[in-house]
Amino acid sequence: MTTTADPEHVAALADWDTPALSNALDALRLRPFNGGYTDGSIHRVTAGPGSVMVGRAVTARMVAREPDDDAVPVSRLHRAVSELPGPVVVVIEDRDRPAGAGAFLGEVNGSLLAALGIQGVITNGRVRDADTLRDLPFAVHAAGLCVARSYMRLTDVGTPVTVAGLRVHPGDILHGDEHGVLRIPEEALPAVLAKAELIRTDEQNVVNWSKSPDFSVPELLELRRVRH
Ligand SMILES: O=C([O-])CC(=O)C(=O)O
Ligand SMILES: [Mg+2]
Repeated sequence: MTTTADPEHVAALADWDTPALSNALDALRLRPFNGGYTDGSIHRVTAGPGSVMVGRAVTARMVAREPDDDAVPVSRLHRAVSELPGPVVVVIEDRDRPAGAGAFLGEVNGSLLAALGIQGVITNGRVRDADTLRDLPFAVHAAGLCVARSYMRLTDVGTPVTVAGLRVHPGDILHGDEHGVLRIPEEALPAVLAKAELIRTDEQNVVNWSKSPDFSVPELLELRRVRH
């Protein structure tokens, strides 16, 4: 697990939304434009206390659809969370196809993870006990809600996982908001913060011009490409 980024730079990501940071990563050419973020198959179910979630990934995999004796104790997840310094986002890959037969996250597991101080849970599976989750102090991104626990158990903790098209390794920096979840490559910090600032200035110049008396259609049509 590489964790070279300065914790203050990681914390500063919370000042930005995911589209701004995605634009900044594109501008830095640190990843392909079409990867490194969750696809539309999951959404933010509860926001937690802030509008933005930032933390390093603790990963686990689960199944629920059929019974088997492949469970690992949930204490392994709790240990991994408690051993990672700084804010943590728990990422749970539901390996069932289709996923979502049973929930890992509900009132009980959520309360225990809240006690460990996590910032969020991301899963391609489903969650339950919605009323309680809304009151917990972390964000939840999931495919939606479900009724049952089914045969739910964790099968691995600490492996690379894929959730909603996003590949996540333990320790990866994750940033999420109402748009989805974005992985911030370690080497993007602190440059991504400065780049986001520059892009915001450029974008605001265009937006302000569009609303100003200086705006003109001929000038707009002259622009070969709106830079943003
Ligand atoms: O039964 C489970 O493990 C999931 C759940 O509803 C809870 O954590 O409360
Ligand atoms: Mg429950």
